[in-house]
Amino acid sequence: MEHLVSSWYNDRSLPESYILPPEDRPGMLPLGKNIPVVDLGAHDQTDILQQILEASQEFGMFQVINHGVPSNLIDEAMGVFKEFHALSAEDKAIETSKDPDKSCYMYTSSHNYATEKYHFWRDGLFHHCNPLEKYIQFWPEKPPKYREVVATYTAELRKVVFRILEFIAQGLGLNPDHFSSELCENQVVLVNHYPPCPDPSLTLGLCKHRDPIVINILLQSDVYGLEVLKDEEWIGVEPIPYAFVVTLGVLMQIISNGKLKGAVHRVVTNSNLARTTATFGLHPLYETLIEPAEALVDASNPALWKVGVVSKESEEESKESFATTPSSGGEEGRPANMPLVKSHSSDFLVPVDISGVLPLPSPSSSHHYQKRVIAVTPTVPATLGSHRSAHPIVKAKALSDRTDNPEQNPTKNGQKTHHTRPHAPPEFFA
Ligand SMILES: O=C(O)CCC(=O)C(=O)O
Ligand SMILES: [Fe+2]
Repeated sequence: MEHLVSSWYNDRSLPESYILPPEDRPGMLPLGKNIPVVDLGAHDQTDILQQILEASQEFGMFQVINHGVPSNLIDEAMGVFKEFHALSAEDKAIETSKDPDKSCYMYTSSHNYATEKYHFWRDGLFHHCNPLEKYIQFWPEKPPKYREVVATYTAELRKVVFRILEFIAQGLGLNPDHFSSELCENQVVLVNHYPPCPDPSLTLGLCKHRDPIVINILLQSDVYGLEVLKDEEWIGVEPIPYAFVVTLGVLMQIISNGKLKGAVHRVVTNSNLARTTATFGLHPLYETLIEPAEALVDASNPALWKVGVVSKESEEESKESFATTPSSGGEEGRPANMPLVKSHSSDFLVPVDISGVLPLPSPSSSHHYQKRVIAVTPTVPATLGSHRSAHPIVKAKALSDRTDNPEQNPTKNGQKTHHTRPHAPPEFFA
């Protein structure tokens, strides 16, 4: 594990490696702007649905209040998250190295600490949570209540997030249980910790990015830090006690065929307060192929993208390949800064234009947030947003071995699952 910020930041000026180029530093924000707050306890369900839909279209992000998660449970969860990050570096290392398959681990800045050009002012504790019986044995046992509290907390969050997903599905005109599928079965907790920072004007806690998942439920502490980009302007997300921030990820943008937005966001640091936050993120099982929902595609609304999601193995590999790509070169036609994403069982390389879809690369350093999506092929020119594009060459696996066999592709509630593209050309892969 690299050196966690929390183990050395005290009494030091900001190291050079954390100082961002002027254009990437946080600047002044417009006053008086905020993101929508949806009252999930309100009577009028149609109104709730409408508010969620509008916020998802405009911001890709909103806060929810009266969501039903008891406030004492939220306090307890935040308590154990903070206690964990207050442990010694040795204890943190021991508590996060119980699973040889690394379903629980810690890192600092991004996954590419060793090779990124700039670092970010955050430590992260990551672990899987679904199915609980499989993963809880690898969670930290310090603080002693961590497992019990986080198991209860994530069970409650699951109810909230699937309720929100039902609203979203209905709002899109899909079956209410559209997301109660392998699209959201991979469920992970990421506990971020941003220690007080010697100079918040020069660095960031997290770079500008979109989450590489379907949806994220964030518990932010009472310390300000999160900002979302709307119409080329950063808007601060004010902490509201016991509220959750719901962030739509890039995969929701794709599933909704561009109707909803994956929020572009970043985290700023604070000079005298530490900030601890926890995300509960939902994304597809490994190797699930996802694409715009069938019901949202027709002659006048063609599918905007085809997408593959990496396997666990290639996720591991991609950490390295992202790290080495800028200097290694090698593949023809690949610009020096083009990230390379590898798939473990592939025979050929396909360059794909993912502009408009993938989580944004960090302005100057890692491609950490791209690690789960290996291939996105716009079928019509991408229309979403003006941001830096990345053009990975994807070592791809042909889909020719996929079939429509119902045993291989079980249906759920009579619905087709999302991982079959039997007739897809080889560029569309997982
Ligand atoms: O800590 C926060 O406020 C946001 C964290 C975040 O964006 C992430 O973990 O992807
Ligand atoms: Fe994020």
